[in-house]
Amino acid sequence: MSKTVLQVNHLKTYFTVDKRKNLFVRAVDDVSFSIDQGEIVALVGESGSGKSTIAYTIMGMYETSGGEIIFDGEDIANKKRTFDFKKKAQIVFQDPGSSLNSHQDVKEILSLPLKVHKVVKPSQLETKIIETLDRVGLSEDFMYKSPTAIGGGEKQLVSIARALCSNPEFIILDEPTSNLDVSIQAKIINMLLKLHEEQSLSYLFITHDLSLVRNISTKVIIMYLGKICEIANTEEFYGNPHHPYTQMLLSAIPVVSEEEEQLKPSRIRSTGEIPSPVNIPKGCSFNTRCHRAVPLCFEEDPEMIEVTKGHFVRCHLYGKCKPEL
Ligand SMILES: Nc1ncnc2c1ncn2[C@@H]1O[C@H](COP(=O)(O)OP(=O)(O)OP(=O)(O)O)[C@@H](O)[C@H]1O
Repeated sequence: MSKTVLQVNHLKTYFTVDKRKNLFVRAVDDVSFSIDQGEIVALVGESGSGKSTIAYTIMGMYETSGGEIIFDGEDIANKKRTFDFKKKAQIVFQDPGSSLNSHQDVKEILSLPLKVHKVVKPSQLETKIIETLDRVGLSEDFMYKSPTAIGGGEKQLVSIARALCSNPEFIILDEPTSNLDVSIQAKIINMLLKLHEEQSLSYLFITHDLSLVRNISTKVIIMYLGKICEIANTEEFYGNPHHPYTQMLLSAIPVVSEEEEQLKPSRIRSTGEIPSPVNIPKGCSFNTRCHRAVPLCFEEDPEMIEVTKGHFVRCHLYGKCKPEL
């Protein structure tokens, strides 16, 4: 059995909007999932659903408001991230432009993590930088270039090279290709898959793109307004989507093959408005848009239920309001 790299239990990250009025954005609200070694877990949801907040909370950039983050067997929630964690866990951001220091060249950018984590002897630094650039498909000519002098795709490759420098076991990829041209996106995705294969890396891959997720992930997590609606392994997820929100998202994605078309739920129109994250409705937070809502959905927040092994859904239709067979 594979080792569990990350286990998130009942994680909450709230942002204060108005302390006196007790107003919060519940950006992440009671979220639980795990990532095993070698898994690519896709975290999917519309803008504002809490995906990046989960990522930043795991990395220790945001404080948790509750719950556990167990990394390598230890609860690190609200603890200062250790040197060991920073070596083993890395993040690649959506916008490589702002995450790379424009006053440094690529050699300096990659030298820092190699020196901090004492990955190689100083005499081997340059060789290691060339080798790392090569792993992401960049030539050694890039060493003396500034991030301002290279294209968006190349900047993202440098960001990935920087993340690889400490020999991590887990990488969060926060929409790593969403700002890039389609041709470059494919190149970067293929390179990430090759690295994953070679080193048994574990990825938390944040994206909006359900077509991409189908081809790359081992497990899918669907978020809506700070909560998880559904978790399943990828084959089960696409073959047997349960949550009305998942069905709505899947019914809208373009497909290329007849086989995929047959598996896709018939088109479900998105109705209603996404509620304000400060004023989430009573009951299930998806009730304002759900085409299958029943009265209980406006009264009670559903619990997460394991419908079949490893397939979890948070919807009354699979729990208290399950139709009799
Ligand atoms: N630092 C912050 N302070 C206050 N509210 C925040 C902060 N960061 C995020 N939020 C709010 O938390 C909610 C979740 O935001 P988050 O960025 O995690 O969503 P997301 O799913 O990653 O969206 P996107 O796909 O657009 O990146 C949103 O309502 C957002 O406005």
